[in-house]
Amino acid sequence: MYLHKIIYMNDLMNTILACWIGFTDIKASKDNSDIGLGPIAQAVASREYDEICLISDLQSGDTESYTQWIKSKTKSPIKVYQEKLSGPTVFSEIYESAVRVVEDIKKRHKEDINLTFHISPGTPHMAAVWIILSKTRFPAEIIESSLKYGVRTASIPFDISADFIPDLLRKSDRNLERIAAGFSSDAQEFSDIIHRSDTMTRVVVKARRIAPRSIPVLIEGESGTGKELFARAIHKASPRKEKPFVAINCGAIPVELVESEFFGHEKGAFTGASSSRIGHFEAAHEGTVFLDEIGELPKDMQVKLLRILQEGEVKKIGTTITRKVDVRVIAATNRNLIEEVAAGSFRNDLFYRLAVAVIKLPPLRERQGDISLLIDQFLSRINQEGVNEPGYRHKKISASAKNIMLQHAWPGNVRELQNTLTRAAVWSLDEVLDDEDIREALLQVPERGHGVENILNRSIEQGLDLPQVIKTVAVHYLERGLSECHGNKTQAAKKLGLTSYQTLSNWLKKYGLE
Ligand SMILES: Nc1ncnc2c1ncn2[C@@H]1O[C@H](COP(=O)(O)OP(=O)(O)OP(=O)(O)O)[C@@H](O)[C@H]1O
Repeated sequence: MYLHKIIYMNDLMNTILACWIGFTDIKASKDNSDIGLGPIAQAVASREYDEICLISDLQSGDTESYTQWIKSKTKSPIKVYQEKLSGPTVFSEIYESAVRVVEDIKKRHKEDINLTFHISPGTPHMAAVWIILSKTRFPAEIIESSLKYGVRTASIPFDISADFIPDLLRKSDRNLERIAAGFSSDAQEFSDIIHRSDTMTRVVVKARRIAPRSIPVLIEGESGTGKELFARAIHKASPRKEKPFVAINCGAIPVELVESEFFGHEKGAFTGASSSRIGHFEAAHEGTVFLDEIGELPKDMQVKLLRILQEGEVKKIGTTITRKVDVRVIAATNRNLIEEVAAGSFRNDLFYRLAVAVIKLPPLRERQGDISLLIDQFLSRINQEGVNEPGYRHKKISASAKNIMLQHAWPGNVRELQNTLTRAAVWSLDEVLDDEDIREALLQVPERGHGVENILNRSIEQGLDLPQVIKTVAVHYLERGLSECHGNKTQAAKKLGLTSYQTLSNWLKKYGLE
């Protein structure tokens, strides 16, 4: 009963067709060629409308002659809207014109209308605007026409207002909340962190939120994902920003020196301690200590670190006096620290002290959209730095070279990307970095198969550069080791038969890979 009533009401409403006049329509009206009637005439010949509203950005002569011609194809009244667009693909103007026309139609018909938008005449931009309007402000039937299929209602199986707008609103609500709370994701301190992906935006917002609070932070992420960059940004966005930021790479300090580096020593405290010195924790008083590669910290040092975190005191080697220090600790690791805890190699209690706030940095291959932006920004930095060099040629990158970079897996993450671009820019003599430049910069060593096989068969008659040969092999396996272990240096060291993380680091440094 109710359904009947609705159908009845709809039948009473005027059905209005709105469309742009396109070039195919004009052409069809001028010569009766094989293009048929053109999309508009095709529609009005096969369906009845109470009014046909033609929008035209063509010359008024064309509009008038077309209007006369179409009148011969239909009995429906025709209303023409002559609109001025600076181009048929200018979305903003197309949108404004279309809205103006539809509002006028609604006003004239006192809202009692069924709207139909025809998307075949005009540019794809005009069609896109019709679709958006039909799914949002002005619900309408969308029709399309072609010589092959005739006039059809287009199926547009999504609902912008139901599917996307609530999401958009939620997003902007969150943005508002953030701004209100002073947590803007693009706050100045974080502006060095180049990103575009949603994943990274979320991480930046999170980091921004915990920055002002003096709680310990654990940053997890593969090598080169920006852990130190984040640690510095967090420090800069904290009330400690005027105080020191001291970065310590726990994996790079020889085990026997860790305690002295951390806490300092008195003169003569051990062999070689020719003068007294303060440790990093004291140097960072009221500031931040960044403990990189925390997973490499020897077990006995883990206990001592825990004590600092619990009691806020340090004791120099060779003295019994303790000193109060106020430091915020930001730790970083490229290992899965919780697994190390389970395996017993990292202290449970220290883990929970450090992991008060945990920031997980995704690897570059999981950051949709970031690689392209990083390439553009790093290239512009390279160009800015080169500007003062005599004879420097401003570098661009070709589309296909960029594509190679977009396809690469980047086991060394942002650092590897940055280094690759820098290498390519340094070696390329041309203005445009092409495929070859990028491939060469990516592949530092001969591919497996040729070079490495031949390396043992080279003639030494003319002389051989043995250090270079060794370097080639070393670089090849170091890169492979890191790549296969996703940047985890401890695992890579094991795979490559090197005794420790630190030994691997030394090799990487020696061969210019770090
Ligand atoms: N999102 C980013 N925007 C701009 N530069 C970045 C970004 N991420 C990393 N970098 C740059 O990449 C390099 C490596 O970053 P960083 O040292 O912070 O990584 P990491 O995760 O601490 O590496 P590792 O684990 O090897 O110590 C730095 O030069 C840093 O400035």
